[in-house]
This record gives sequence, C-alpha cells and structure tokens, in this order.
Amino acid sequence: MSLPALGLTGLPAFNADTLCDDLAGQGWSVCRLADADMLGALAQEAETLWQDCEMTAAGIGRGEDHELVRQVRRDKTRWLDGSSPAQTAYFAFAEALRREVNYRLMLGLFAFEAHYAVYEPGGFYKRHLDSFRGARNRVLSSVLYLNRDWDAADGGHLRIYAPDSDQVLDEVRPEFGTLAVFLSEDIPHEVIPARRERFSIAGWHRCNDRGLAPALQTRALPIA
Ligand SMILES: O=C(O)CCC(=O)C(=O)O
Ligand SMILES: [Fe+2]
Repeated sequence: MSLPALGLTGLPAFNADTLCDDLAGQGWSVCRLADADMLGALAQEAETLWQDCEMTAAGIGRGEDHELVRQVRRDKTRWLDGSSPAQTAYFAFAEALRREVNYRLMLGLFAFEAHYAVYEPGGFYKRHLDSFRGARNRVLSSVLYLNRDWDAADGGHLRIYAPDSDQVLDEVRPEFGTLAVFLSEDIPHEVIPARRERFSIAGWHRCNDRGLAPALQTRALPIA
C-alpha cells in the first residue's frame, strides 16, 4: 500500500527529562505528544491497513495453539518495515527516543521493532510482561495510540500493574497522541476489552538485534 506524498515535517517533541525521571523512578511514563503530521499519517495508515485486511491475528511465540493464543490476546498486527513516509518518521522518532534514554539512563538500547495493532470490539490482551526477566532482549516497550475522541466508555485502557503485585498503577486511555513507555522486563500490563476499533503502534527497543521482527530481519536498522 502506498500513501500520497505527505511532506512530513518535524517529529513530535517529548520531554526527555520527565520521561527518563519517570522510568528511573517507577519504571513507566505516559505523555501526550504534540500533534504533528506524523501522528495523522500513522493513524491513516493503520486504518487503511486494517480496512484492506492487511493486519493478521497476533501470536505469543512460536508454534503455539491458536485457541490458547485467543484466550490471551485478540489483537491483529502488522510489522512496520519503513516502507512509507509515516513509518520512516516513526523510526526516526524512536531513534530520537533511543538516544535520549541511552544518554540519561544508559540502558544500552540498540535496535527497534514495532507493529501496528488493532483491537476490534471485544479485543483484549491479558496481563503479561513483554520480556522475560533476565532475557534482556526487549528492554523498553512503547505504545503510541492513534484514536481520536476516545471516550472512557470505549474501554480499551492500558492497565499498568506494579511489579509482582495486583496493584494497578495507572489506566491509560488510548487517545490520539498518547505515548506510554515502560521497562519491558519489569512492568506487567494488560489491555482491557475495547468497545470500538482501537489502533496503536507497539514498539520495543532491544539491547541486541537478535530475534527482530520478521519485517526487519533483512533490513538495515536506522541505528546511528
Ligand atoms: O496496546 C497496548 O496498550 C499494549 C499492547 C501490548 O501490551 C503489547 O502489544 O505487548
Ligand atoms: Fe505488552
């Protein structure tokens, strides 16, 4: 699929000090990105991919039982591969985030992978961690939400839990331009059932490039 030339200018700014202070202090951070061409272009692309049936049911590992997966998660996804101006912009944004976080927190972030996701009505993702403790592959998770006018009654919140407990630390409304970042090995989280289509980009900065998303395995990554 192709997008018309968008002339994407400028990446959304974020407050790196606040974001990194939050990460260091509590392991997660939520902010609202100022609107920029990139956000609208990503939202448009996500919706088009979904309408064109280019997103497929997500898995939770290799070769597992389809029914088991459906008990855990009900989203459809598609890996970003940098093939549109919107995706190129998002990789550039992720690179800016990587540099700021490495500079301040020395997390050794190296490579980045991300997929579009849609949760159709009833879609959810049960409580999980994005990386097994000690695996040190996915280090920083980020989710950018692409839904305009998301009402609290639309559900689909990202529920953030305290490590090793059932205490809910935050419920993030998946509103257009909201970015949630958290430490992949430490912060359990879940997506509660959505009542309307819920679009997002889930991404992971890794400390290596092993096991990268299939869409990126044969591509050079935008690492400076
Ligand atoms: O979309 C969200 O809010 C979180 C998605 C998620 O946890 C994941 O894809 O691993
Ligand atoms: Fe997750």
